[in-house]
Amino acid sequence: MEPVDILIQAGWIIPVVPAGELLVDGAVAVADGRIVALCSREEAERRFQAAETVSLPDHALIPGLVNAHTHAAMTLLRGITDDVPLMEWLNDHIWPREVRWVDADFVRTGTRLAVAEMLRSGTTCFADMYFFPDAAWEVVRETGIRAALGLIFVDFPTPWARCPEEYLEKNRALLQNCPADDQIQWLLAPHAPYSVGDATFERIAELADHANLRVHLHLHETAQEIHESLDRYGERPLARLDRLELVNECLLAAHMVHLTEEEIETVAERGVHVLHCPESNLKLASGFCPVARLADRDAALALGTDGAASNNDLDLIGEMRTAALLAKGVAGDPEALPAARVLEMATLGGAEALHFDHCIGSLEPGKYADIVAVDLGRPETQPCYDPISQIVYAATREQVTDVWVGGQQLLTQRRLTRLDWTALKAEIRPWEIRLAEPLEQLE
Ligand SMILES: CSC[C@H]1O[C@@H](n2cnc3c(O)ncnc32)[C@H](O)[C@@H]1O
Ligand SMILES: [Zn+2]
Repeated sequence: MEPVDILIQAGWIIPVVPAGELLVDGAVAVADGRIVALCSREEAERRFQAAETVSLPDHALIPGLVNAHTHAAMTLLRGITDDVPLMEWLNDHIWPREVRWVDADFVRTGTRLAVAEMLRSGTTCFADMYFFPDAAWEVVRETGIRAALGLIFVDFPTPWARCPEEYLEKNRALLQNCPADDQIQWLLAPHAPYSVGDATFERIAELADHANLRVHLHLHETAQEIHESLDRYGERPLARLDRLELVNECLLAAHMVHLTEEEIETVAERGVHVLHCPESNLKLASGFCPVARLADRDAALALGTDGAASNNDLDLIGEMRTAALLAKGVAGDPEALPAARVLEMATLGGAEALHFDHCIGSLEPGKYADIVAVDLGRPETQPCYDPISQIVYAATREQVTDVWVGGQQLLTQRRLTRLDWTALKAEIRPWEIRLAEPLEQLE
């Protein structure tokens, strides 16, 4: 018998590898944090001597979900301002508060809260874009989740840096002092075409080439962004980025709501990763990403929630349902974005975008054991003819019971194992009091 650390037996195993077949009544064997084998329960019992066996006959196992676009620490701003469009939300409500309150402690507490929420909804890896990425880095290490953290660039002063030179200096120092590994990757994160000028984008293109880094930004989010770019630069933001040599498979473009047919073709041909955030786009009434048309052209697609201040949750189980339903409504076609395609976007598609697909994104021997167990044995998801249909169209995040990252169990029967919720709640409370202060008093 082969010795392994854990044997997880489950009613269904959904590997999500392109040719991977659904296993009914199967098992995953894990050793040294990695998947050793996927097989039937009987074969696993014959082959493996496990230190720990977990039996989940009513559950489906899926790869850990990958949130491809968020601003983790913005959990502390959840619900602070709702029901306004993007630029009013940013200019009048979010940015004034960020300037006043965001510091390393804000980011530590907000990111801890985000990690708690993400693990409890099956997310095991996320792409972050926020100030003080060094503080997010600490929390990722402390909690055991995986992340691709953004090295921020904006052409105006913020609590993180005062001028373009300081952003560059801080980002270079982080790259040097905190080397990337299989738990944390770095991304270059210019905020958006309207907050970053050509000179900064030129530096970013150089750094991306030199340090082999990907570039994560907000792109074509609103009609206003396109109009302002035409007025200021005489070109649409995607064309401007193309002139700056950034439109390629290293570009991670969040939103991509407003796209011409020609732009859809360019994005697909060049391998740009589109980070689709349907709930944030709906809530800010930014428009509808043509995700079915992008999928028809085989564009690289991933799924994100955006921050908790515009979504207002970090729930990828719910986001998958919204993405699937919205795509059908927008395309006028019930065949648009089937459940299996959405699950692929939320797992392998995200891992590919974040440059983590060599080690996560699907359940395959050799990859890390980033595994999520979803309880389908509840009234809400019975009877179960098709577990993928149940997960995307019927289940809620409360049905995520157990989560492993690299073979470490970070959620056990919905209880967080490395985060102390009582202590975290106490840490959140002073922020809640400060942030509730009316804006007029900040001026
Ligand atoms: C430079 S750190 C990230 C920056 O982005 C802001 N933000 C949050 N959500 C959105 C969005 O949907 N579009 C544009 N900018 C967004 C956040 O408040 C930070 O300032
Ligand atoms: Zn965003």
